[in-house]
Amino acid sequence: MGTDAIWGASDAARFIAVPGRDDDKYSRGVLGVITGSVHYPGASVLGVEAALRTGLGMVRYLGPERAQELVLQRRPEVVTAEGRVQAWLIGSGMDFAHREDAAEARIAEALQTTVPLVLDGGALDVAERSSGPVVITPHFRELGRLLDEPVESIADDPRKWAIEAAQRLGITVLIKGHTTYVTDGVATVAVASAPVWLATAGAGDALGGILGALVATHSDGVMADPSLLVGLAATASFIHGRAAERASGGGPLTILDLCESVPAVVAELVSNRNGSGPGNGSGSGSGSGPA
Ligand SMILES: NC(=O)C1=CN([C@@H]2O[C@H](COP(=O)(O)OP(=O)(O)OC[C@H]3O[C@@H](n4cnc5c(N)ncnc54)[C@H](OP(=O)(O)O)[C@@H]3O)[C@@H](O)[C@H]2O)[C@@H](O)CC1
Ligand SMILES: Nc1ncnc2c1ncn2[C@@H]1O[C@H](COP(=O)(O)OP(=O)(O)O)[C@@H](O)[C@H]1O
Repeated sequence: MGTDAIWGASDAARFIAVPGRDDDKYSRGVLGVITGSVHYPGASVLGVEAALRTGLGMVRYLGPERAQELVLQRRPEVVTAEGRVQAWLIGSGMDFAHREDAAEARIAEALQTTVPLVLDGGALDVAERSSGPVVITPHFRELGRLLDEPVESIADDPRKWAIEAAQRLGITVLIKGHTTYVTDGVATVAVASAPVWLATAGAGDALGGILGALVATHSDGVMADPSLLVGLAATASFIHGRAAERASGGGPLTILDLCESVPAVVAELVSNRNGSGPGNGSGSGSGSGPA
C-alpha cells in the first residue's frame, strides 16, 4: 500500500470550470461520446446524463441508433450529428472482445482528431492507438485483461498495477474500487468519497460521463499539460462518490439518482472555492484549472 494523499473537496474545487459571461456552448467544451452497443444501450444514457449534469457546452452522441433514440428520449438537448469536439468519451457499454464494426469505424474517425480521450469499458485498448493525452477508467478485471495479468494479482494490489499500467502505456489510469486510485505513473492520488452502496451496475458508466465533461471543459489545458488528467480524474471520482452519498442517504441508490445529485455537488465545490453562494461564477471561463 502507498501513502497517497486522499483527494478532498478543496482539491476537487480547483478542477471545476465555471462559465464566464463571454462563454458559449462551444467555448465551454463539447464532449463527443461513442458508447453503448446492442447489448448495453443503457450505458450510453447513463454516461450522457452524468456528463450533462456535471456541466459542459454540448454532448455529441455518436453511438448505435437504438442508443441514440434512448439518449434523445432522456435528453433532447443532445446532438447526434458529427462535428468538432474538445474531448472523447469512448467504450462504456461496449464488449472488449467483440466491438461492433460501426463502433470500430467511429473510433477510427475519432482518433483522427487530436483531443484528449477518456476510455472506459470495451475501449481501453484504444489507448495504444492514440497519440494524444489519454485517461482510462478500468475496474480490476478490465485492467487484468488489458495488461494480460491475472485478475487476482490486480485485485490484491490495484494501486501498484495502476502505476504499472500508466508507466507501460504512457497514460493516466483511474482504477475503480471502494478506494479509487488515479495515477500517471509519477503522481498518485487516492479517492474514497463513495458509499459501499455504489457497488451497483451502471455506476462506472456515470463516472465516465462525469470525467468526460471535466476533460472537455479543460481540453486546452490537458493538451498543454497532460498531467492535469490526474486531478481531473480524481475530481470526477470525488464528485461521483459525493453524489452517490447524497443519493444514498445511507441506503440503496440508483444511478439516475446519483446523476441527479451531481449538480448540487458541483455547486457546493464552486461555492466553497468562491466563499460565496452556489453558481456565483466569477467569469473564469473554460480554461480554469488548478489554482
Ligand atoms: N445498463 C448498462 O448498459 C450497463 C452496461 N455495462 C457495461 O457492460 C460492459 C461489461 O461490464 P462488466 O464489468 O459487467 O464486464 P466484465 O469486466 O467483462 O465482467 C464480467 C465479469 O464478471 C463476472 N461475473 C458475471 N456475472 C457474475 C456473477 N453473477 N457473479 C460473479 N461473477 C460474475 C464474470 O465472470 P465469469 O462469468 O466469466 O466467470 C466476468 O469475470 C461494460 O462495457 C460496461 O460499461 C455495465 O456498466 C452495467 C450496466
Ligand atoms: N465497494 C465499493 N464501495 C464504493 N464504491 C464502489 C465499490 N465497488 C465499486 N464501487 C464504485 O462503483 C463504480 C463501479 O464501476 P464499474 O465496475 O465500471 O461498474 P459498471 O460497469 O456496472 O458501470 C466505480 O466507480 C467504483 O469505484
